[in-house]
Amino acid sequence: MTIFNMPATIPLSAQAIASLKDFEKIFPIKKKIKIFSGGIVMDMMKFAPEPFKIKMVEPMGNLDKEERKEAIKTAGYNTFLLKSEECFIDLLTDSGTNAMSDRQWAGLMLGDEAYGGSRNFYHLEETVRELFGFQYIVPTHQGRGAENILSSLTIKPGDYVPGNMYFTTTRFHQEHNGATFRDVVIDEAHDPNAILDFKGNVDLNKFQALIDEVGADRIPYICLAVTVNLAGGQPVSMANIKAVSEMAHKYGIKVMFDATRCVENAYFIKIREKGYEDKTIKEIVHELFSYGDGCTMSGKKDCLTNIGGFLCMNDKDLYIRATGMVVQYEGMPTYGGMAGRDMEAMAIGLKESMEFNYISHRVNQIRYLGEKLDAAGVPMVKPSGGHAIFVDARAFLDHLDQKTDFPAEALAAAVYEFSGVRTMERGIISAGRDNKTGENHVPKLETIRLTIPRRVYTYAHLDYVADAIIQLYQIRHDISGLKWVYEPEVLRFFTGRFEPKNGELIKGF
Ligand SMILES: Cc1ncc(COP(=O)(O)O)c(C=O)c1O
Ligand SMILES: N[C@@H](Cc1ccc(O)cc1)C(=O)O
Repeated sequence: MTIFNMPATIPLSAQAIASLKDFEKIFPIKKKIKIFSGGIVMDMMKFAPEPFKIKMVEPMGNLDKEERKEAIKTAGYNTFLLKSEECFIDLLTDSGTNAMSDRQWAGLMLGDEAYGGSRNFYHLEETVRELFGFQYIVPTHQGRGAENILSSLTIKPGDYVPGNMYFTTTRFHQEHNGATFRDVVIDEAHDPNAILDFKGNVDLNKFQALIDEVGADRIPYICLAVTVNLAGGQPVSMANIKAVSEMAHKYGIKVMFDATRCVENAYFIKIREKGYEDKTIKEIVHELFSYGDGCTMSGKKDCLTNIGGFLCMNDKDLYIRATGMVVQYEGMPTYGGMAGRDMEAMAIGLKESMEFNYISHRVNQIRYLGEKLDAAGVPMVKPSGGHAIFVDARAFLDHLDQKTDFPAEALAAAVYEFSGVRTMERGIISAGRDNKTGENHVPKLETIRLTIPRRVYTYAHLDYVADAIIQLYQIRHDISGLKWVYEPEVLRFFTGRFEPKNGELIKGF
């Protein structure tokens, strides 16, 4: 199908075609695209505009260069410790940073703040049952509240929990309860340059090898993340989910999803996996979860809210034990740390997230930024994922050593100092230390994450971000490595402090 006047030699990705087809179904506008030879390919492609209008605005920080230098120094060169008002464009995370819709804000007014039996809980429960298909839902204050309950109730010391790459808080709770995490993601997930449609897939041989090595009775569940955050927001295919489920269930191992970005995963299945092109996002999400036994959910991402989470399961006994724990750590089983109004906003947000226009625009914003950076030669994890662009800090700062200079931590600080854009380190500092040997984990991926909040920034903001990174790339060898000033014992990336090894973070800036 010809979407608009464009020579056949310019390849359009499946994502671009899906988003444009959908847009043109509604608005039959054919845009004539100018082709510049040797220009940036990205500029020749059309992206569907934002499927929302802006009703309320929030000013952004606008510190000058000297103020930014002072701010990042005060923050110990850790972008987590900057004040929000010190940031121009804040791409630290897509967690809790979503813009809610007018429907969600209206929903807040329907908050039933009863201590027990809030009607908003029943609305949320009904919504999650309808969309995810799980029988029981336990609300929590955010995702790690659900991880805490699941890990405490199912893990015995000496157990193993396989997963398609680690996530910081998830692994923390597994280890805290005595388990060893085992990475069973395909090897390509650790290679920034391996281009695969489903780079978050589980390697079934690795999963089988773990079962053979330790025995199925020491594996309470496999944690299956959809999408895989630290691999770059990479999706898992439905075929792989099905195969994992069959293997796990054959051995009596439960499949517990990390459902945090399941809608983004469903979008990739729709546009990349044969047989799913005509299914709705809702149908795909439902099918995906039908292969599992439950999930943990950080509601601060795909639920389009600012706080909240939940734990789901089909096993009644596990549910009863989870309600026993939720009252100890979160609150009554009908609010679990969330206000009634937040549960209402979450139920509405979850339904909105299933709309193709929304999710298509969301994921295409990531692609837009990725293609701009890629066209300028900035090294990054490819293909671009569902929530963020991960710049390959090891290749960007090839004069720095991963183990002694912390290139990703340094690059995140430098991007801020240079442009006011806040990003996040995702490398050796995030990976932490082995909880038994005390040695540093040394991840293959040493990246900074440019995480795009949902419905918050426009394409013009992303242009600024791309220009900033591209210009910084020209002077990359002026960026100094960092050294520790304070290293916290657990989850050290959140509050650790550093200083530049050469005195100045960006020489002469
Ligand atoms: C994949 C994934 N799992 C779990 C969590 C934990 O969720 P929360 O931040 O809501 O505690 C997060 C974010 O922190 C995440 O990205
Ligand atoms: N889950 C959120 C918040 C978070 C960030 C870093 C972490 O390691 C843990 C949690 C995110 O991925 O952005």
